[in-house]
Amino acid sequence: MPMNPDLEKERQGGTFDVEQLTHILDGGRDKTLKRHFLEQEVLKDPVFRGPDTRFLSREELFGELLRKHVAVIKKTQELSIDDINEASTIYSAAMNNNVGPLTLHSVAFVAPLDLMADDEQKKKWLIPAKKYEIIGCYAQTELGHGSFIRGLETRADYDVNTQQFVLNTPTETAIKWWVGGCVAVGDIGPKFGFGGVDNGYLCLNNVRIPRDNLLAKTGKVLEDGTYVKPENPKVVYGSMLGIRAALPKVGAYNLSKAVTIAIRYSCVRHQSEIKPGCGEPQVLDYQTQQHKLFPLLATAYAFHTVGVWMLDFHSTVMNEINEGHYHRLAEDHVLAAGLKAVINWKTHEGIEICRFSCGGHGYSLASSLPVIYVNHVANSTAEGETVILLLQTAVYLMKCVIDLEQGTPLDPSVAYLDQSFSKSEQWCSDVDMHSLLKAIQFRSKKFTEYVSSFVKKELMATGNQQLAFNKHKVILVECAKAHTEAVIMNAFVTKVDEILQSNPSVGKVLSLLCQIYGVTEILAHSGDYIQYEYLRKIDLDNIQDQLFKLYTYIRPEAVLLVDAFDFHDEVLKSILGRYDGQVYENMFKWAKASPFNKQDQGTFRKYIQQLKQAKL
Ligand SMILES: CCCCC/C=C\C/C=C\C/C=C\CCC(=O)SCCNC(=O)CCNC(=O)[C@H](O)C(C)(C)COP(=O)(O)OP(=O)(O)OC[C@H]1O[C@@H](n2cnc3c(N)ncnc32)[C@H](O)[C@@H]1OP(=O)(O)O
Ligand SMILES: Cc1cc2nc3c(=O)[nH]c(=O)nc-3n(C[C@H](O)[C@H](O)[C@H](O)COP(=O)(O)OP(=O)(O)OC[C@H]3O[C@@H](n4cnc5c(N)ncnc54)[C@H](O)[C@@H]3O)c2cc1C
Repeated sequence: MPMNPDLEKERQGGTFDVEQLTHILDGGRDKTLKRHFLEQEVLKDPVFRGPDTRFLSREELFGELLRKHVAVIKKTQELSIDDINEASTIYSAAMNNNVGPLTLHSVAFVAPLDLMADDEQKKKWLIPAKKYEIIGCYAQTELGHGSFIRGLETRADYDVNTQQFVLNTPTETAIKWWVGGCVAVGDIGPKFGFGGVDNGYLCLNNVRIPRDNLLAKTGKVLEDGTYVKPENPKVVYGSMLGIRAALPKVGAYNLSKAVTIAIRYSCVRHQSEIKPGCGEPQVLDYQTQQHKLFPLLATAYAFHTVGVWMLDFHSTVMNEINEGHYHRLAEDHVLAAGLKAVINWKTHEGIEICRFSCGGHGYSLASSLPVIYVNHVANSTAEGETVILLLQTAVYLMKCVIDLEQGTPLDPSVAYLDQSFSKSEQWCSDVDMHSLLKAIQFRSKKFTEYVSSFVKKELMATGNQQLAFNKHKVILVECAKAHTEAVIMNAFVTKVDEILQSNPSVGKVLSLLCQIYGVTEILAHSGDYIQYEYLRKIDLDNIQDQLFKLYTYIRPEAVLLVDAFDFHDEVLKSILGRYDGQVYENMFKWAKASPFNKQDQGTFRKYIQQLKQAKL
């Protein structure tokens, strides 16, 4: 199909090599080539062809995705793939923006076995689980409790005579609920999204399991029922840590899809007039459209950068823990908690903005933006609800203030809290990314001190830390967000500095995005900078001007920057986001293919006939 002339023109501009940026995003040219190879292995294989999942009922969708997920597993094994990113490439190429039915088996059943089973148990369960000879799920949440793990009601009573645990869900609120991939007892019914996953319920009534079913790498129960605690009790939380550490990159992936669709479509869509009689401009030429999408484009790059960094950090900490060193578990936990919470929340807001920016067609499943949204938005609740996780980060920051007072060295990711920040010189409208990072770190430091003063005062008054925290949860959550933004901006600036050395033209355009991210973050909290007397009104006016100027620099690069995400049309599965920009013709073709247009709507005639006969 010929290229839409608008997109053709957009691709003639630009100041950087798109392919080189794709290689950077993939982690090197070889990884790009391998990703292309794996995508083609899926896209050319007829087993992965099937009905358009956007037209399917819940039951049909589950069946089709299970069929495809099994094919993904076979293809992954056939190609001897064991790298998580390469396995994700095969999965994403097949799932059409859905979450596959066996996802929880991999991320929430196999992972904990790997983390907490002893060698014997690994032989017995991990090996067959990895071969899908046993299919598992993660049944932690109950009808009555999900966030408050210590409130869970399920019982496991040890029967010393039979060396067994007797499992019971003694109350209705104890019923295991939301259990992804739980095919034993029942499905919890239709959901907002996640139609590919059978989230189940599980009632336990005197279910007996052998003593050695308790994963024993960390804690264990001896024959006489004595519980031997793990060296570090918090390691039992590790299975949740793994998914949380991975979810920032999942957020970046989903936001990158949404901005690709919205920016390509915004170049194809012409609407209204700027100068009467001069034709309808591309909607991406409107400053308001740029203001919707360019901060999100910058955010997608920022989230990808910090998502890769978080995964690396987490795997380093897991290796240290495997060798018995737990000193970075707390930092890993609060970084994963904060980044998972902030990134997935801002991502689902961003996907909605991308949908809105596509007007009515964004509301059509032809765009796939609704599909990407309803499947992504679960990530702000699942694996730790947003506020819950931010409070974890906030409590850690309160401890950092105490550590600072006591002269205890801080973890690297919070070292800036120990830095002194002088008030900024007057800002013009070309503030560099390092100055923006300093400002964001300054705000987080001041906010942490401010919140800590309230919590301390409350603690003095009540002597109860939980009460003190509970009274100030709103500002504790904001404090955790401010810190997490400092972590994100630091990772982005660090990566861009590195790329400026290795590939100046790519680095330059990314530095513009980094400035957009930083200026947007500062303007979103401008009151704090005035209140802390770090910035003046003139500074804020100048960086507002800077933001609009940055949009003019990014406008000719925008399509190339989303092309660099390198989503194959069949992976993006969006008519608005097609690489060739041939939207209208394919929208019409897609609509005509809808089963709704195929079935003779006998029901319509039947009931309208009744209406006519009723002679109202
Ligand atoms: C790999 C690829 C991924 C791709 C995924 C794609 C699709 C799938 C998408 C989404 C996932 C799908 C399904 C999700 C499955 C689930 O949802 S499983 C259930 C998840 N449930 C939760 O996350 C529960 C959230 N609640 C909690 O974690 C805890 O209740 C709490 C809020 C942390 C409170 O803990 P509690 O023990 O009650 O008290 P306290 O806060 O005091 O914590 C005690 C100490 O333990 C430390 N800690 C807490 N959590 C962790 C952890 N995870 N790791 C390490 N350490 C932890 C905490 O900091 C305290 O330490 P102190 O030093 O004592 O302060
Ligand atoms: C798509 C999806 C898949 C899932 N898959 C699984 C799975 O496979 N296995 C599994 O075990 N679970 C699963 N879950 C459950 C998920 O882990 C829980 O929904 C999540 O942990 C939130 O707990 P909750 O639902 O009890 O919400 P609640 O904790 O009841 O939250 C409700 C509200 O109360 C607030 N709140 C709660 N506690 C506090 C507090 N201490 N301070 C301030 N505010 C508070 C929250 O911020 C929130 O606004 C899944 C959920 C979803 C949506």
